[in-house]
Parts: sequence; structure tokens; C-alpha cells
Amino acid sequence: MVLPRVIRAVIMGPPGSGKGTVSGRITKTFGLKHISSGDILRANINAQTELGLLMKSCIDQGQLVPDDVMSRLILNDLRAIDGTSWLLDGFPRTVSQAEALDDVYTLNTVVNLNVPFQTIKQRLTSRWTHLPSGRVYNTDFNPPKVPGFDDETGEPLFQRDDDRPETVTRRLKSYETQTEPVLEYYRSKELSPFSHILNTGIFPSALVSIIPE
Ligand SMILES: Nc1nc2c(ncn2[C@@H]2O[C@H](COP(=O)(O)OP(=O)(O)O)[C@@H](O)[C@H]2O)c(=O)[nH]1
Ligand SMILES: Nc1ncnc2c1ncn2[C@@H]1O[C@H](COP(=O)(O)OP(=O)(O)O)[C@@H](O)[C@H]1O
Repeated sequence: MVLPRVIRAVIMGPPGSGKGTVSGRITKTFGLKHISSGDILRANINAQTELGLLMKSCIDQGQLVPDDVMSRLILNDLRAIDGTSWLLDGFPRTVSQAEALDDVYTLNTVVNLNVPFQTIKQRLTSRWTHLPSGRVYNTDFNPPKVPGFDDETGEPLFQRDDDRPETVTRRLKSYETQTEPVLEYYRSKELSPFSHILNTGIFPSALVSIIPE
């Protein structure tokens, strides 16, 4: 199998579908850089940057950050690692963001995680996050070794403000109206989410087995 010189991949799926979890496994296995838009925003909130302070209420209410802000943020980060293979997690989330990305980069792969909304609601109420690294745990699925603390650093874990049930409902609605059209956009460009991986063999087939049912 011939791997492309530089892998430019996107992982998609509703909030709580496992993008962060699966990204961690993919990037470890294949040596890609993991760029998570949510982790970048939360790091800004935590560091109380101007951007973080401006975007906090929007994120806490389950709304999307404006497209121009988000595209500028991610494209800047990508420019800084030019020539490196990467996996984008959480971006693009709208067709406008997908177009902004397309103007600069040609993607090799789009992975889509398809998980029923009812399952998502259960997962998010038991998600615990290590904010500095973005590592996620679940009290049922992958609990930390010591309840409430990160396995690698021993630091405390947090429940995200936007994982409250009413905010999750709003985020799922925004996924349906604003993000699902991005899947159609990629299908129309023959970057068919999922089947593209199986057809091109960009990643070994072992990848398929780590993607949740
Ligand atoms: N039961 C189950 N839980 C999972 C699976 N993948 C991730 N999770 C948990 O579901 C929650 C959401 O996963 P996360 O990776 O943060 O999803 P994201 O919001 O799409 O990035 C976390 O608590 C994970 O530990 C899975 O395959 N099965
Ligand atoms: N590409 C994006 N465009 C607009 N807002 C975003 C984007 N990525 C993240 N956000 C904001 O950050 C929040 C958390 O994102 P993320 O951590 O990716 O959530 P999840 O992993 O649960 O899908 C989103 O609900 C949204 O408010």
C-alpha cells in the first residue's frame, strides 16, 4: 500500500460521537498531528485570552463560534505546521468552514462517526475531560484508573459546562442544521465519508475496527 506523503484528514460526527477518543488512537497509531477545535477553544478560555473570553458564553450555550473567527484560528494553526500530516477534529463544522479549508488544502480522507443521538446523550452525561490535554474518559466506557483524576498526570478531571442535557440538545440541533450539510458537501466532492477510507486504503483496514459501531 502506498501512503500519501502528507495525510490531511478530517474526522466528523455529532458531539459526543467519539471524535476525540478515536482521534487519539488514530494519531498515536499513524503519527498525525491532532488538531481539535474544541480543545483549542477551551485552552483559550482557560488561559483567559481575549478570544476565549469572547467565545465562552457562545460555547456554554451550545452555539457555534462565528465562521470567520474559527476558520482564521484553525488555518493559522495549520500554516504553522505546514508539511506535517494532520487530523482535524471539530473543524469544519459548517459548509463555509469547509470551503475556507478547501481554498488552502486538498483533503485525502474524511472519517464520519455515525452514532444515534440517544446514545450520545448518555455518553455526554458521563464524560469527564482532562482540560490541558483534551483526554476524555467516561465513567462507563473508559473510566480513569482513579475516579476524577487523569491517568497520565494525576490532575483533576472536569465535566464540561456544555455537556448539560439542555445544552447537548441545542448542540445536536446545530449539528443537524449546520454540520450535516458538510457531509453532503464532501460526498459531492467524492470524498465520501467512511467509504473513502475503505476504498483508497489510505489507512490500513485495522482503522475500521477501532471505529465505534
Ligand atoms: N460507550 C462508548 N463510549 C465512547 C466511545 N467512544 C467514546 N466514548 C465516550 O463518549 C464520550 C464522548 O467521546 P468524545 O471522544 O469526547 O466525543 P467527541 O465529542 O465526538 O469528541 C466520552 O466520555 C468517551 O469516553 C465508544 O465507542 N463507546
Ligand atoms: N469548527 C467550529 N465552529 C464553530 N464552533 C466550534 C467549532 N469547533 C468547536 N466549536 C465550539 O466549541 C464547542 C465544543 O466543541 P467540541 O469540543 O468539538 O465539542 P464535541 O467534541 O462535543 O463535538 C462547540 O459546541 C462550539 O461551540
